[in-house]
Amino acid sequence: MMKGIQDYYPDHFGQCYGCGRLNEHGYQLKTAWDGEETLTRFTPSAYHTAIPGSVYGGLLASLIDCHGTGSAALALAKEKGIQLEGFNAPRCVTGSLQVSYKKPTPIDSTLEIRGIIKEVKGKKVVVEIRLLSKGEVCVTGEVIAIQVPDDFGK
Ligand SMILES: CCCCCCCCCCCC(=O)SCCNC(=O)CCNC(=O)[C@H](O)C(C)(C)COP(=O)(O)OP(=O)(O)OC[C@H]1O[C@@H](n2cnc3c(N)ncnc32)[C@H](O)[C@@H]1OP(=O)(O)O
Repeated sequence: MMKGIQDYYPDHFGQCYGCGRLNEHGYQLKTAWDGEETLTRFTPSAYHTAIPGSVYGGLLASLIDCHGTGSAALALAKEKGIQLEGFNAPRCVTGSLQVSYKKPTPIDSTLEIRGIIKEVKGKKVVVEIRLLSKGEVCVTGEVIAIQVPDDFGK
């Protein structure tokens, strides 16, 4: 599996249901750069169904949520020139999450969640997100992520 920004969060940040590397019941998302965009992949299971053949919208929102905060952390690391090693990643939480469902999301394919960094201003990062299934954009969204201090959540 590819390495993501989440692999550089310390243990107390590793329990997140969406992206915590230490949460055995969670999605364990990995968010990484793919050129100028950020990318996360997720393969839904049959039990993630909403309407037959389509992925449950709440799951899709949470994928956008965690991909957004991961993307924001990557953007802050880049902006500050931080070389990722050990557990030194900047960490962000969700301030706001906006989701727009454009068409039903086919469940029988690996999903791609792609982020574009729209703004970095101090500790605030705005990320525009597209979620694709079978190469088609099914959901779009925007996450405003806010950097938190290293001891946040301890
Ligand atoms: C170990 C832990 C687990 C962490 C788990 C691992 C990480 C993955 C996270 C996964 C995603 C989640 O589910 S996170 C969980 C859901 N989210 C939360 O519980 C967050 C709860 N909210 C908070 O703790 C706080 O409100 C913060 C940290 C978001 C912001 O507080 P703050 O740091 O005092 O922010 P503040 O200085 O006032 O504002 C800085 C800039 O951000 C903007 N801003 C502030 N809040 C918001 C907001 N809600 N929506 C839009 N924008 C906002 C302000 O306008 C300002 O912009 P400007 O004037 O400079 O332009």
